[in-house]
Amino acid sequence: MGITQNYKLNTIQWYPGHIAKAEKQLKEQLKLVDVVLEVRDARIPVSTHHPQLQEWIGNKSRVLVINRFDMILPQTKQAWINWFKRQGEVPYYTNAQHGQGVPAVLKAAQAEGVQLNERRKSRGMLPRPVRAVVIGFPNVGKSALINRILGKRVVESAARPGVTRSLRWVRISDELELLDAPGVIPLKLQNQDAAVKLAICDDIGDASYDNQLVAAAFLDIISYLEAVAPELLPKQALNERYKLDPTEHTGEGYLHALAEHRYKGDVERTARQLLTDYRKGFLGQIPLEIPTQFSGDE
Ligand SMILES: Nc1nc2c(ncn2[C@@H]2O[C@H](COP(=O)(O)OP(=O)(O)OP(=O)(O)O)[C@@H](O)[C@H]2O)c(=O)[nH]1
Repeated sequence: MGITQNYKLNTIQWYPGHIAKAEKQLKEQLKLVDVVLEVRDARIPVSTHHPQLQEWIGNKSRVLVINRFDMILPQTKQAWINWFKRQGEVPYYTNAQHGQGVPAVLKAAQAEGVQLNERRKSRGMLPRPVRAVVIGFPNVGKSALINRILGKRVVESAARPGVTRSLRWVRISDELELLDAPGVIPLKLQNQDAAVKLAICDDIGDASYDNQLVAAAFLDIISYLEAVAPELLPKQALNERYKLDPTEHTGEGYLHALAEHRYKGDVERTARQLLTDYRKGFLGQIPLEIPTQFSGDE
């Protein structure tokens, strides 16, 4: 169960109109493709998965992309790879900013085309490139991944019957076509524990939330993970950065102590700074989820 549960963060609010629109758009994009590249955030690979996604995808193929692997330690990445393997999943880890891992994602997507064309051939149809779309929560790196996949290719637009004019196909190779716009997954509403982690990572789009509660939850998550899996976090990350030891403090207590220590007692400013520092990677490679927290791995 989540460490952030105590926070009763009903302060995180979404705009229902936006969610309905995002869901409709996503479903339209999914209708057009054979393969879905689902992008998640390596710091929160479970919370950046939407529980309804499988239902939306149906029997199309899915390639699981875990982006931002540079933001966690190599041993944390390995622990997650082992966990995914036990769930029968093959994650492709990428750093979409620098392009690492992207060729393997392309290869996996193209491999799906081989099966597609075998099925087409058996029905007497001509082969065609496999059609793919990149989807994920806000800010997980979808556009960065698309740009990496496109490289220097000129964006071609293909007018196809039934295709919304704003959706363009880009031919990546003889085997693969990609929709040039990513599909944004609407946020899941019920799970506040996941919502807090999404807010910490800034993967929450235009939701509104209380920075101080989110920052305090972030600090509590760090101290929990340091207690249960110190090997998966950088040592003394907070003390290193702020020269203030978090031992003996609750998240909220540390936030206030840090405000006194560095920001003239301004707790709001401290909360924002902490979150910004984390998002920019200044606190080191800190995950917010580790495999042992999720069922079947105790
Ligand atoms: N450190 C790091 N940063 C990344 C990585 N991939 C993307 N980013 C950065 O994360 C930010 C968001 O990336 P985008 O590609 O815009 O994310 P998106 O999912 O398209 O975002 P939305 O358009 O908000 O849905 C950008 O500043 C990227 O440079 C990565 O692998 N590592």
